[in-house]
Amino acid sequence: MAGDEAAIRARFGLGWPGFRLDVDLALPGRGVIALFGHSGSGKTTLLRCLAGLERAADGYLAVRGELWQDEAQRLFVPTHRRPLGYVFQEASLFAHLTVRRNLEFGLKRVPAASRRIPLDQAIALLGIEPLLDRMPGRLSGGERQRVAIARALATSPRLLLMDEPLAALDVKRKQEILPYLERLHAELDIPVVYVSHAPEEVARLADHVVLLADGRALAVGPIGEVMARLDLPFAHDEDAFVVIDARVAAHDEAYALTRLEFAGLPLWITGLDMPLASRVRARVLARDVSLALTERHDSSILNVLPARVVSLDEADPGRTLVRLDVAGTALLARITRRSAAQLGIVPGRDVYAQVKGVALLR
Ligand SMILES: Nc1ncnc2c1ncn2[C@@H]1O[C@H](COP(=O)(O)OP(=O)(O)OP(=O)(O)O)[C@@H](O)[C@H]1O
Repeated sequence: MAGDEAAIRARFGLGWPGFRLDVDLALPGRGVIALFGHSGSGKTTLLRCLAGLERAADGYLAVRGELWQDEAQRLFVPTHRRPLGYVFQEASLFAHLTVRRNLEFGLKRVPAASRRIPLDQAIALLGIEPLLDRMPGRLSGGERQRVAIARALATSPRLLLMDEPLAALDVKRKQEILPYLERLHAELDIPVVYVSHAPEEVARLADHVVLLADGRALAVGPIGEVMARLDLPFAHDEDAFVVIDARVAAHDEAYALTRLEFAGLPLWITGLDMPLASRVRARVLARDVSLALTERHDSSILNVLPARVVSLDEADPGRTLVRLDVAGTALLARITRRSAAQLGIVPGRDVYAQVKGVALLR
């Protein structure tokens, strides 16, 4: 991705006693990039470097062809001159201004010529029309956060930074706001760097993941890849899963099923009320995948996919975690160690993955 005008290049090294951030990242210039990692791993520090709120002595940052920092030539665009939106855990709205005035206030520093996202569009995207005349004190936490996101968007940022925007909300409010975030993703061409430590959120929203540990990027890559890496903690979670991006290929009305398709393969799921060709993201849990050596059709399992064993992890004495390649898409299977031995599961072996459950993420 180096040299790619459409990408984000970020290199920062800075720290204080007890912590050092040291990253050199090549990221896609579109979609949602999740910064994931334990508390104290450096997520907020990295976000602040991207925003120009921290200045790394040897830092470099180019966002889709625009240079925001290059210390080699002593270039550093200050935060207020960077076209970026920053959404925090708690929305900071002016309490004495209505929602509408808050939105207009946010626009003040943006010259009319650089407003690519009309205020009306931002309002519509976040569904906040009914709130425009309210005072912030009369909004729920989720509503406030939607206003804060609309305010950030209306400034037409070239980069949107979100620091755990849902962390302060309860589960119900989170569920309410996620569809709006998904809409941003589908309808706007702005890269979003999204800090989270909730795997479900990351799985729903992210296209790309940066896993941080002790200030370093332990893994960087497309979500489907990173979640399935056996050398990373995700795959070892009790609820480990992979995400599969697919499209709606057909509906079987008689049996109330929908056939999704990914990499030319079918994936049946409980009937969806979605038009053909819609893009969806599905989740398959490692524990819902079993393996067979032949393509059996004498079981109740609907989804049987040809797969190749890529690698195994036997850290757990009773169970084997198997990473599979299904026509270029990664899948995880968790089976007993005894089954793995009896079936002769070794890297390179062709098998059939029996998928017991597929859930829709978005
Ligand atoms: N300005 C600062 N001065 C000194 N130490 C700091 C400063 N900012 C952050 N730290 C420390 O640096 C480390 C990384 O902090 P950071 O906020 O980036 O982590 P994080 O991954 O965002 O954590 P969390 O998920 O808890 O928000 C932590 O140990 C934190 O206490």
